[in-house]
Amino acid sequence: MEFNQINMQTDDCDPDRPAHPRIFLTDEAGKSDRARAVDFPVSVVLPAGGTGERTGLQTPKQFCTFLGRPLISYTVQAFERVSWIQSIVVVVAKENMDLMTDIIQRFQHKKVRVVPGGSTRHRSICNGVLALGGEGEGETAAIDRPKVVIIHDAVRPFVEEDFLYKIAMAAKEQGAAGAIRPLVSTVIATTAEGYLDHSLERAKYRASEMPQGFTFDVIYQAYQRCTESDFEFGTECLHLALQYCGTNAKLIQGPPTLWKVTYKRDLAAAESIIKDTLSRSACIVTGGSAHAATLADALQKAVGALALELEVIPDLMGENSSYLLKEWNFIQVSVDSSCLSEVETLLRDLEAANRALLHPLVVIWVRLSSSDEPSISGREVEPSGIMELASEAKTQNILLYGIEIHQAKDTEQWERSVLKAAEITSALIRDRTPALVGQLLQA
Ligand SMILES: Nc1ccn([C@@H]2O[C@H](COP(=O)(O)OP(=O)(O)OP(=O)(O)O)[C@@H](O)[C@H]2O)c(=O)n1
Ligand SMILES: O=C(CO)[C@H](O)[C@H](O)COP(=O)(O)O
Repeated sequence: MEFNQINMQTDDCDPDRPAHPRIFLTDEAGKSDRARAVDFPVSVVLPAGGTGERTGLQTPKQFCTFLGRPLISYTVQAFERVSWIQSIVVVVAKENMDLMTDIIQRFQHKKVRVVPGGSTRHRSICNGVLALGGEGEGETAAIDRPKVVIIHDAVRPFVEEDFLYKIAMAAKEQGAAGAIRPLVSTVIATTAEGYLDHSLERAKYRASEMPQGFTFDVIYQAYQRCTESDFEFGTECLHLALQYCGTNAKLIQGPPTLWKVTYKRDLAAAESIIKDTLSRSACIVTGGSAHAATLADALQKAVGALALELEVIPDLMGENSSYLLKEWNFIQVSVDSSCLSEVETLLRDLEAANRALLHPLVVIWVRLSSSDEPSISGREVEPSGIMELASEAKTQNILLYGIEIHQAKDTEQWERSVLKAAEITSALIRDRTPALVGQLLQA
């Protein structure tokens, strides 16, 4: 089921592509202070019933895994964290119902219901809309019908709350709303013989993307009235709203990260975005020692040039415990070789906070050793110590690495060591190399 590891780079050079779409942890649900809340009921249909033929892979793309987690779970989470979204219907092929139920349990998704899909995208979406309408579930279910339904392809994982807000508000006002993007290529019509018939004036046209929003009544009626041919060959929900309900959709330009994972290279791009997002920040824990704090400051300065945000804290007590809920990686700085116990405490705190449920978390133990005194007070760290701790942490989805910096009297040599440690830190957080887990690397 794991999507083969890929080394391809994303080839999207679009200048308005945000460098880092946000992937939130469940604990951050509803806490985004820039987000506004809608004051009417909104539910979501995520069609995920396709086979992903164009990827050329056996596994449907929505179930391909990134850092141990299926793509569909990232998309679900992008909606689940939005406090004003009341429920999510995921539509999957009958044979994948159990798999989807397992994913929901494993990643503790809370607002999600699974319903069986159909043979085409429209049929799957229609099943999702009917489920939201409480079809076959009696009158009480009908009362719970949402005002607005957002439809979003399960294979567009990077949708953000502020854009969902715009779509939901416009859908409530206009009856229908959808995301658009400028066309990348010119669209041409061909003759039956394969010659150019005519070309469209590119500036007049837009690519229709997702999410799209509809009042429940509009999308429900559209699916009640549309034809078998629409169900079989149609690709556009906004078109159904126009044709069968006379509703002209409001079109809103969305960010380029709304793109749909369609080909194998899109899976590589998605993985790269996910990794970038999870590699932006780390928290250095010093254990309160002044010596460790000095080393932490030096590391912070050196890392500054490496596009990694670092914050130094003495421990994770009191207010600092909020770092356990953020998307931070952790660096434990120790100046005493006996301090593997500090890492053990950190790991226990992270496990107790269920911090690595959705993403593997990187913890780096940076240990200062004196070159004059190879074993401080005779208590040298056994390599097997960190290795054992790392294998235990791995079972909790935490990747533990070690870096040893040698204390040097010569300033230049010391600065070189700190810079090296900073570079290793940044690379470990970015690449999460499995083969280096439990190793004590030398800086
Ligand atoms: N019978 C179908 C077909 C598609 N979809 C969903 O619609 C979304 C967008 O469709 P597309 O990218 O075409 O997905 P696939 O049909 O899986 O891809 P392909 O056309 O390459 O087979 C996907 O989340 C897909 O799972 C669906 O729910 N039910
Ligand atoms: O962007 C869309 C407009 O509604 C749909 O996602 C798209 O049309 C469906 O994708 P595909 O044609 O690849 O099945």
